[in-house]
Amino acid sequence: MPLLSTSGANSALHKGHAHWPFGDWLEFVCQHHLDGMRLEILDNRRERRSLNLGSPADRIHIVVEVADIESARDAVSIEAPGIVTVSWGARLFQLRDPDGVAVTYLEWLRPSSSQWRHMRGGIQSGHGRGQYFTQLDWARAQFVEKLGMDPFPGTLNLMVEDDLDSTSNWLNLRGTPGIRIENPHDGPRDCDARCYPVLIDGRVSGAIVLPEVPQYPRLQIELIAPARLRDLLKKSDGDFVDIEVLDPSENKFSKEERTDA
Ligand SMILES: Cc1cc2nc3c(=O)[nH]c(=O)nc-3n(C[C@H](O)[C@H](O)[C@H](O)COP(=O)(O)O)c2cc1C
Ligand SMILES: Nc1ccn([C@@H]2O[C@H](COP(=O)(O)OP(=O)(O)O)[C@@H](O)[C@H]2O)c(=O)n1
Repeated sequence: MPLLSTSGANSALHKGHAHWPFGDWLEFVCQHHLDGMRLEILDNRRERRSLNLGSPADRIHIVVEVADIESARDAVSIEAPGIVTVSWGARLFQLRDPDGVAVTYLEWLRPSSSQWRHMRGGIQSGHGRGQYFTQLDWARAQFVEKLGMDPFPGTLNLMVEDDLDSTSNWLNLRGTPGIRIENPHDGPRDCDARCYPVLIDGRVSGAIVLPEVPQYPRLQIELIAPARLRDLLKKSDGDFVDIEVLDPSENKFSKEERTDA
């Protein structure tokens, strides 16, 4: 039974569609239940730096993130190679689907309890759109209500591409639900956002805001805070900022610190 079928419906625990960037639909049917499975289809043309995927999958490579790599391998219905541990914090095995496209099953290694919380990124200027979106009534009201923060207009943009731990911690975190900021409009360019409370440079409370924009730069992090971070941290483009991700319950904007008072 082929792992991925692009035609015919099989009875399966899991069935879904991914929009294949070439106009038709890829139907994937999973013969097994993988709790925590997420299917990410990377298009190398969109990567900031092309990934060296080897041939023939030099354009599309399917990565399936799973919660338990052993059970994923046991459940795969075609011959699968052994599991390897890679230096950037994951265990994986790779095979090729019937069309020859590389498919990687990957389980992120849960680093020690606190290590996954830390990441650092380099400050970059953006297009000046953060000011507009952070000041929209619906966004601001939810920042105040759900984060206890009335943010300074705008977002401080960071890129976490310079160290592997930060990159993998961010890619892990951004897949989690976070605190939702819901856009009441549903136009073609309207989207929601997810927030993650953080401590910035060990001393400033703020939050990561992740707009659910298609093709959003995978390694970009946007920070909001009650004050202008560039002044508070005395930092500018190219400087690095350390981030510690907090549990939502640890959100530092407790009643007495709320910035909307
Ligand atoms: C709270 C918030 C809501 C956003 N909502 C949308 C949206 O509905 N549609 C959209 O295209 N981009 C949205 N964005 C993303 C912005 O368009 C932009 O990609 C991002 O903030 C980076 O802008 P910058 O480069 O100017 O910093 C939102 C951003 C924030 C912070
Ligand atoms: N809490 C914040 C929010 C924005 N900013 C900065 O304020 C300016 C306006 O934010 P913006 O999101 O519109 O700008 P860009 O991130 O697009 O450059 C930028 O220089 C941000 O880096 C800040 O220093 N601290």
